[in-house]
Amino acid sequence: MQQGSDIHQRIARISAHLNPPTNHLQVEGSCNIWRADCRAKGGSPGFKVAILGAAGGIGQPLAMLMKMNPLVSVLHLYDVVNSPGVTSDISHMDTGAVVRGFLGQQQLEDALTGMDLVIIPAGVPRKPGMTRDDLFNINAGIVKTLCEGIAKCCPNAIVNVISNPVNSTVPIAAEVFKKAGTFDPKRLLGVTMLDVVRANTFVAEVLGLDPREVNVPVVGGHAGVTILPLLSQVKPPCSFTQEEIEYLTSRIQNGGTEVVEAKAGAGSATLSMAYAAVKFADACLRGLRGDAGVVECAFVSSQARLLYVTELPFFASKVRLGRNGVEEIYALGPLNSHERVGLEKAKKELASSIEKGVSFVGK
Ligand SMILES: NC(=O)c1ccc[n+]([C@@H]2O[C@H](COP(=O)([O-])OP(=O)(O)OC[C@H]3O[C@@H](n4cnc5c(N)ncnc54)[C@H](O)[C@@H]3O)[C@@H](O)[C@H]2O)c1
Ligand SMILES: O=C(O)C[C@H](O)C(=O)O
Repeated sequence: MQQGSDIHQRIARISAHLNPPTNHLQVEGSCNIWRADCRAKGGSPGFKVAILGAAGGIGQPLAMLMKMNPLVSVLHLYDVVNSPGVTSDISHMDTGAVVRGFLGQQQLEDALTGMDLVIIPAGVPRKPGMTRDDLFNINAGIVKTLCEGIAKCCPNAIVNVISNPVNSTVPIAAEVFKKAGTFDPKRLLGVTMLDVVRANTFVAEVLGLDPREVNVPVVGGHAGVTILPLLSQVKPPCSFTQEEIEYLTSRIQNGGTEVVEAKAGAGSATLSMAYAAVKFADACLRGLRGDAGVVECAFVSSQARLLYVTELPFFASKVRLGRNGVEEIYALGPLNSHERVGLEKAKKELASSIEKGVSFVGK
């Protein structure tokens, strides 16, 4: 008898959640709803994370991997299409995070309110023959609108920008936040982790090592010659022939194009990108939690820590992540002559990509 009334109470609670009194679409499996209810009472530790563009090629595996991350307690999945299906699917995974879906511009604010970390993979990908800059006309407007929402609803969130061209979309985000009076250079990070992931893989292949043991700093930006692997600073320490340096530099700089061509019109890197994005997001969350010694490469504002690695306002370099986002930017360290030449080429292209992003918002 007692057991029967418990079940009825549980069903009543579940159906109350299935018809939520809010105006936003809450796409959750019934078990998750019940667990969400318990969580509200018990209080589960963890961070609130939103993915904007969650139904896309990167967004879906990224959402799946973030649902598996024990540091995440709430996962908001926002897109302009298909987010209900992705949310329903992912919400059945028996991991801790509670998943909620949000569909369309009118639900952007609900998706963002209260978030600790916002990851942005929204926007169109390249097709063969295109540069990342060819995506500017469409993706600039998408990133601008999403960042306006962030400035309004979660101005203190850490923001991870994946949408290309990163060398311009990060400056766009910064300008939007400046206009709104919410810009904190420590909290805005362009995701260049895929370049590091590729560099680790390709260098490990050449050295005959396990890629998990290899760490290659990749600095500059995220497009062509702006992707500058520092092969003289590889860990564990090693040396390369000139031929290996040229092969590795070219393969790392063209890794994205290699995938775009192999996919032959069906998009760009999605699975390795989702892996890299989760690796980076996890580092940001460990930093927020207060872990010591969290160091990754990212494309950040040079104002983030009063250290101008170069004279440019944005640059990718090794950064230490902490409770406030970017706690420290590391200097480039000693470069060899090949890297010094590469740095000059990278800076030239970066300067114009950054300026293009800044002036887009100024218009
Ligand atoms: N930083 C990197 O290293 C890196 C790596 C790979 C891809 N990318 C970039 O990531 C972006 C996404 O790539 P993808 O393969 O996932 O593309 P995709 O087309 O598969 O997915 C993009 C998603 O964004 C959504 N979207 C479009 N406009 C939106 C808006 N206004 N608000 C919210 N969502 C919106 C789409 O509906 C779609 O679901 C591209 O710009 C691509 O170039 C960056
Ligand atoms: O190459 C692309 O267009 C996508 C991404 O920037 C990548 O490096 O894979």
